[in-house]
Amino acid sequence: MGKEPVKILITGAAGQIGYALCPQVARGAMLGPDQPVILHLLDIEPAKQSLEGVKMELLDSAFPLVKGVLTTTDVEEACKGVSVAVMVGGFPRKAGMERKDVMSKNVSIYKAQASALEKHAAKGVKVVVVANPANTNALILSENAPSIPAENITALTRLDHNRALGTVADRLGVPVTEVKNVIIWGNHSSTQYPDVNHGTAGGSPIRKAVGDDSWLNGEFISTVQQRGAAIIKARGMSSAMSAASSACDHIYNWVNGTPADTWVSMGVISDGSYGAPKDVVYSFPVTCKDGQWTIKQGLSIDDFSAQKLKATGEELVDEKQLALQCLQE
Ligand SMILES: NC(=O)C1=CN([C@@H]2O[C@H](COP(=O)(O)OP(=O)(O)OC[C@H]3O[C@@H](n4cnc5c(N)ncnc54)[C@H](O)[C@@H]3O)[C@@H](O)[C@H]2O)C=CC1
Ligand SMILES: O=C([O-])CC(=O)C(=O)O
Repeated sequence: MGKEPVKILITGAAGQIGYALCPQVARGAMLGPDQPVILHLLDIEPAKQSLEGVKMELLDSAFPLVKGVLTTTDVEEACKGVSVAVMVGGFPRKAGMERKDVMSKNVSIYKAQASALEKHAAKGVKVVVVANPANTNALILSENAPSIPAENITALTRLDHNRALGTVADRLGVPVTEVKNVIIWGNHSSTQYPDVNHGTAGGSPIRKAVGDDSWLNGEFISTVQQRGAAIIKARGMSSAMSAASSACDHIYNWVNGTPADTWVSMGVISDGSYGAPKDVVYSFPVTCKDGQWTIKQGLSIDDFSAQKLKATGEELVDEKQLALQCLQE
């Protein structure tokens, strides 16, 4: 007998990322090629017509895995029975804006949507927040949905992880599948630390394969940190295709596990591992098994890395304060 369909919430579904994400989810990239899905697509009133257009296209694509499409502007209806929630809804950063500039607009949305999720989602719902500031939105969502375990509310840093893999593969001229175990530490922002010290390319340490520490400690890091801004500059819009694809990777590995000897990066509630501040959503290397993530422990951290881990942690603590202030105003 076939599997029961799983309900997936996509907020901001009429936006750029939503438009790129729907067909990927519908093709099985998020939950696997044999898992039927029912899509719950939420957007706001001004985007209603566009959301209907997305639904029409989903129907017209005749995706075999899609067993239903609900479109709504009612957050309570959207959250009913969902086992996966991909929170993309919000306002994107425009050219010249830092993530902090979008904070006040977006954190209040996450506070408001938390209670709907808590009330109506399926038990064990897995949540990934994509909308910026992703880590802090996830934290605010978690703090306002206390009955959802904090472990179930995560932020997307897989895009940064994939960017790091892609940048190393491009530099070496090898397929991206040859590169693994990079790490994104901290915030999905320009303070994030893309770390190659434990990664391999074609089975050799990345540092040895690349043979250029000054590139790895300089241009490589800033390229990954600034990639979002570079894409906004090039496209005039944020990185919709790669964000959608990475959101699928994030949920796929969380649900189906990570391959042997491989970790991925996820923004998760911090327990203070590696000296990160506690009680912020911080990106760590994680392995996943049986639908649970675990922070990879025991990796050595040199002084250069320790400073970077600290700086991005401090930014998250500041963002948390700022978010709480915004919510009080
Ligand atoms: N974590 C990551 O790796 C990345 C995050 N982003 C962020 O993702 C978010 C979405 O980006 P785009 O799709 O390019 O933006 P977009 O503006 O094209 O789409 C956002 C959608 O959210 C909707 N929306 C606004 N308020 C809402 C609410 N209260 N409930 C439901 N929907 C709501 C808007 O109507 C719009 O359709 C932005 O915050 C962007 O900065 C973008 C790229 C990567
Ligand atoms: O930079 C932005 O605002 C969009 C984003 O999060 C990314 O592409 O990483």
